[in-house]
Amino acid sequence: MAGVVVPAEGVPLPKTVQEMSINGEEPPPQFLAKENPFGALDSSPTSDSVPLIDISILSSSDDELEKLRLALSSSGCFQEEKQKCSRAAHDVQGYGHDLIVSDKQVLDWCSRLFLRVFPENQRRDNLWPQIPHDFRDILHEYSMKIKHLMNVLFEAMARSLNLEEKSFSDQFGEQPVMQVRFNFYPPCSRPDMVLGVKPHTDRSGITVLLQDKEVEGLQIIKDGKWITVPVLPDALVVNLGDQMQIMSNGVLKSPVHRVVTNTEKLRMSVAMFNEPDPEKEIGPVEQLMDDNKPRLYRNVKNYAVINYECFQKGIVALETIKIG
Ligand SMILES: O=C(O)CCC(=O)C(=O)O
Ligand SMILES: [Fe+2]
Repeated sequence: MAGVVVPAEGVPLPKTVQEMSINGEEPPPQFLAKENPFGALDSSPTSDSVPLIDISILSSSDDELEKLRLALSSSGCFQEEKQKCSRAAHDVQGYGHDLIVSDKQVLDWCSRLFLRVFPENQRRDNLWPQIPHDFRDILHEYSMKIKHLMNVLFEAMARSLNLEEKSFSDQFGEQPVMQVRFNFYPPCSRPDMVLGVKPHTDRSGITVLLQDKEVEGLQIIKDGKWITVPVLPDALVVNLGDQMQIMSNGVLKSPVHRVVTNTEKLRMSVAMFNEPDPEKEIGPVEQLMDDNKPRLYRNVKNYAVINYECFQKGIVALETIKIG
């Protein structure tokens, strides 16, 4: 079925992370992250170098546009109902934990509600919580606003690279997809060993994240080190995904990021991802390729499926569509 990722059969966990968190249990071995090359889990300073961009002046200020280009080309980073909405073993949408695709997989200390919001006729109403009663209206309104914001950003990104304004936005096609993920990270007794989300890049075009108002946890790799993205009241975190790295021929970067756990506080975040229409072929913008900067990626359709197949095999999706 076009545009739909069909997961392998998920093996259910004996307990949810909330249960283990409430009981103060030691995380089981499947949750223990291996040593990683970017330093120990508990040694990532909060950064004051994640740039803050004022979106309202992007169309009037060349300086702000330049700030946007610099930011995105360096680090790429600018936060009884559950049962009814729970994810079926073969499904990606709904409420649940990691889909388990291999017994070697390191699991995330996180439960999530994952929903498709656009196209509107593809919403799975039965998986949208009815409580709180205004959840649907608020999510709809928020999605419309974020969709608009994403468009503003795509056009600003194109202008910041001296491209025709629609160079990126047009690639998303007639029926672009938007999905939302509500992430819940309960306190964990072993933050030195267990991650809220393993290191990854987003497969999206762009991700807009509403971070927890108080609790830090998101980290990105900058200059070869993990740094913590600070909590800034009323700021959204804008994170480029792999598909913008492809369309920009590698000029804009899809940053590797992860979420760490803590022993004290629950953390929540809401991530909105947009993706091109799965029927639409995307590829590097012509003007970003020449003899000095040859094409880095082949054109692709339905990167979601490529990305999922790579995840199952434990390989990096972007690498598989690289040329040369
Ligand atoms: O919770 C966060 O801050 C980030 C979550 C994330 O990276 C994701 O959902 O892809
Ligand atoms: Fe992510």
